[in-house]
Amino acid sequence: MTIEDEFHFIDKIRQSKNRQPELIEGIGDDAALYRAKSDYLEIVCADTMTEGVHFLKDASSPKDIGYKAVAVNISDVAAMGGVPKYYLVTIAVPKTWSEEELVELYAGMDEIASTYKMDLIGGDTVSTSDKLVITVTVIGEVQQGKQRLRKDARPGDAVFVTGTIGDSAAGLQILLGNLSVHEENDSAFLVNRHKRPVPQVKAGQLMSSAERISLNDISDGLASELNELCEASCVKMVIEKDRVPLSDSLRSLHSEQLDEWILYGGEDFELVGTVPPAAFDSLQKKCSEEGISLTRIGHVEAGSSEVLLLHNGKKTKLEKSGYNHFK
Ligand SMILES: Nc1ncnc2c1ncn2[C@@H]1O[C@H](COP(=O)(O)OP(=O)(O)OP(=O)(O)O)[C@@H](O)[C@H]1O
Ligand SMILES: Cc1ncc(C[n+]2csc(CCOP(=O)(O)O)c2C)c(N)n1
Ligand SMILES: [Mg+2]
Ligand SMILES: [Mg+2]
Ligand SMILES: [Mg+2]
Repeated sequence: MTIEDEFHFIDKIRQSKNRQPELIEGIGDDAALYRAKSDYLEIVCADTMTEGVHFLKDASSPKDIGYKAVAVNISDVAAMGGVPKYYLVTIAVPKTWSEEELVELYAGMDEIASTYKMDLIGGDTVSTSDKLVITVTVIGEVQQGKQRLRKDARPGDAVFVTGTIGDSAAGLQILLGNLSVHEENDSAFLVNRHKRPVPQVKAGQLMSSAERISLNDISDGLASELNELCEASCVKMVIEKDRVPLSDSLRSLHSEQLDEWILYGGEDFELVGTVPPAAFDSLQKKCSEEGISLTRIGHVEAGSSEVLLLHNGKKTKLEKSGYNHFK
């Protein structure tokens, strides 16, 4: 049975104690109030997850779904160079979800929120006829002047990514039953990369050390996000395919679909960006000291907005295809 009484439900999921000192009113009034800091810019973003499109109820636990709904939004705050502080949750609940499952969904959200000392400060609860829809809004902040935008790539810059790419897409294929992986450890690693992406908040903050960086997070796929950087900055990029970092688990699959997963798979929630070449080594060192791998995968050139993929001495255009809801 779904929620019996929405006010009783809200009481069940509200935090007992606030974590952010600037929060004045959280859940309970008509809207939340918090004090904004001077010298900081507020960051606001929202992403939605829909049952059947972003997750399957029988393939992910409510806790994992909740975790990911917040993680993907924190990833956007990280891609601005900021830190997350608050979140709001709007759920449209069908009869197929029990109150216990919803409480678990919120437990997954609180699990990642507590890592970043974020407070749940509001939202909305409605019913719907068919599939669960969850929209999370995250509010964060970045010191004025330290914001990292898509439009700041310049010719000569090095193009980089954090972590490894393509794991999440392979993990999804395992979950969907389209891929069987012999080694249990590899399978578990890839599925975990899909279900529990780690937003790169620390890496995003380290990016503030360079004088200029362009930055984006990888939700729709590397090809799509690189094209977005080029469009926003009016530049061209050359990406060396063999330099794109892969995990041992992904490489061990020797799959024909590897390129598809790496370039167009998406939901990596790693950061991709550009930095003046002279600043790359020191940025890479700073990341490495924090256990974050930063890999140079190409460079920026002057020219009309496009991404070229260099492989075996040949350059081909890397189209902006990837996950698209309406294609
Ligand atoms: N329905 C909408 N109404 C108003 N603005 C929107 C809407 N959808 C997206 N946007 C805005 O468009 C821009 C790009 O959004 P998009 O969702 O593509 O980025 P993203 O969240 O980084 O990617 P992803 O959704 O794949 O994680 C953002 O500024 C976003 O706020
Ligand atoms: C069951 C199931 N089928 C397919 C996918 C893949 N998928 C869904 S949305 C998306 C891009 C990011 O979304 P958005 O642009 O909405 O943020 C991707 C790669 C999935 N996760 N689960
Ligand atoms: Mg979005
Ligand atoms: Mg994004
Ligand atoms: Mg997003």
